[in-house]
Amino acid sequence: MTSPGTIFALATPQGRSGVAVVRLSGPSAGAVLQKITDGRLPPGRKVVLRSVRDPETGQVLDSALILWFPAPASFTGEDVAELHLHGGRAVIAAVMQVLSRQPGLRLAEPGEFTRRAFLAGKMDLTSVEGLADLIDAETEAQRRQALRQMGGALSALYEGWRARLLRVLAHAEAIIDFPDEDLPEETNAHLRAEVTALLEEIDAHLADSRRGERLREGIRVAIIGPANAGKSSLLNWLAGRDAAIVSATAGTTRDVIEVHLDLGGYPVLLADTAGLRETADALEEEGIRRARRWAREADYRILLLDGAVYDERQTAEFTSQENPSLVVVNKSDLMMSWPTSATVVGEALSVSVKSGQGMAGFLARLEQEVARLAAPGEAPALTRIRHRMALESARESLMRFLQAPSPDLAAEDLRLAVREIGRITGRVDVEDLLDVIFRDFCLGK
Ligand SMILES: Nc1nc2c(ncn2[C@@H]2O[C@H](COP(=O)(O)OP(=O)(O)OP(=O)(O)O)[C@@H](O)[C@H]2O)c(=O)[nH]1
Ligand SMILES: [K+]
Ligand SMILES: [Mg+2]
Repeated sequence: MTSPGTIFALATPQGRSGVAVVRLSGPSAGAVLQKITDGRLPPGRKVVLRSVRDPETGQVLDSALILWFPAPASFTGEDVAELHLHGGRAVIAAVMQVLSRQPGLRLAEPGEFTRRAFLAGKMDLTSVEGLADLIDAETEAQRRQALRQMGGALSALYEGWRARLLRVLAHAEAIIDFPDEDLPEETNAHLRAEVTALLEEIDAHLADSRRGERLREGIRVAIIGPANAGKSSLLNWLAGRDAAIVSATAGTTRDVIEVHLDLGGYPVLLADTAGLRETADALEEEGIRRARRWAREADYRILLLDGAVYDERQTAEFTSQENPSLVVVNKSDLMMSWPTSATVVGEALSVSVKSGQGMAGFLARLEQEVARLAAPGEAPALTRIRHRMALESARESLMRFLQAPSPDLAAEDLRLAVREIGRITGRVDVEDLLDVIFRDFCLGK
């Protein structure tokens, strides 16, 4: 829960910068703005230059650009003021000091401005989540997906489904309320057809192989393979830095080493893992267990084999056990000839991390695969587990509706489905969700 009142926060990062923006929102924003400037309220939505003062001493703290957004046409729907200050630490500190001394004014909690925008009906929950994702976006594809969601693409989809269900519900209730009216039999069939069509759409949306979630969270790519194949060397090459220790000793890597990459605009979480081999060393064994667990949950597995000690039987074993997405044979610089054996999965690539041979082709292939796993389709993608869970539960209610033994129970199942979908956009009681959703927001947003 958040309390009312007027809040303020630094909207730009802490520390030195060219410009720093301090934002105020709430009923006292105008009065405080007047008090710390020259007593006049600036015209709405026009930039003005003013001295910002300490009202107690009259001392000028900075010369700032001021923006005044009278309610309700503001981000939060409340009176909002923005001070664009010079971004020096002392300037920011002095202005924040003065603001914190103003009665009725308090520092905003993380996400509180956006929370107020939501409560004022300026944004629905999926747009709020899109905004959070946009601020967190680190790659092109993430930025595009977030902007689309913030703009209401998901909201429109879910609200559309909810509106259709509400119409079905109204008909279903009419059947209960007027049982003697002899409503045409086709009404019932029509309702069932509409629900069946909706179920198909929901299923298609759910069956997107976690595309949107992957794009938000990063596509998980594991490098697995026998000891000394060059897995750590490959990770370092992709990361462009020495993130993992490389050595000629087999069994060097024990822990899973994760690095974040931007591959062709897509976010990737790449993991280097312990070499898979029989070992008597308990620590190494634990490392191998972790490697297998990480790889099992990964979206994509690169099986890296050692071309210097290439062995058909071992290769066949690895490919059948580790379920690789791509087989790469490393150290082509040491290989007499490219193994033509059928045990190498048809599309295996031959590379040398050391000499660079084949690496450009490998990178292009990896970028292609990552894009295939997360590229947005025509329809807006489901981006959060929260949406998935609500839709799955709505889906169950709709399946029950189709089987319902009485009109009363059928209507109740529809009501449940409407409610679950309403929770995604925040149309119905979501008080319990808000703290979780706004928890990860930055301060000042
Ligand atoms: N000749 C040659 N040597 C390579 C190549 N790639 C890696 N190496 C060498 O192979 C050895 C093992 O490399 P690592 O990257 O540590 O191999 P790893 O698979 O991570 O090894 P573990 O963590 O012990 O399983 C090192 O001496 C590397 O310099 C390559 O393409 N050609
Ligand atoms: K090694
Ligand atoms: Mg290693």
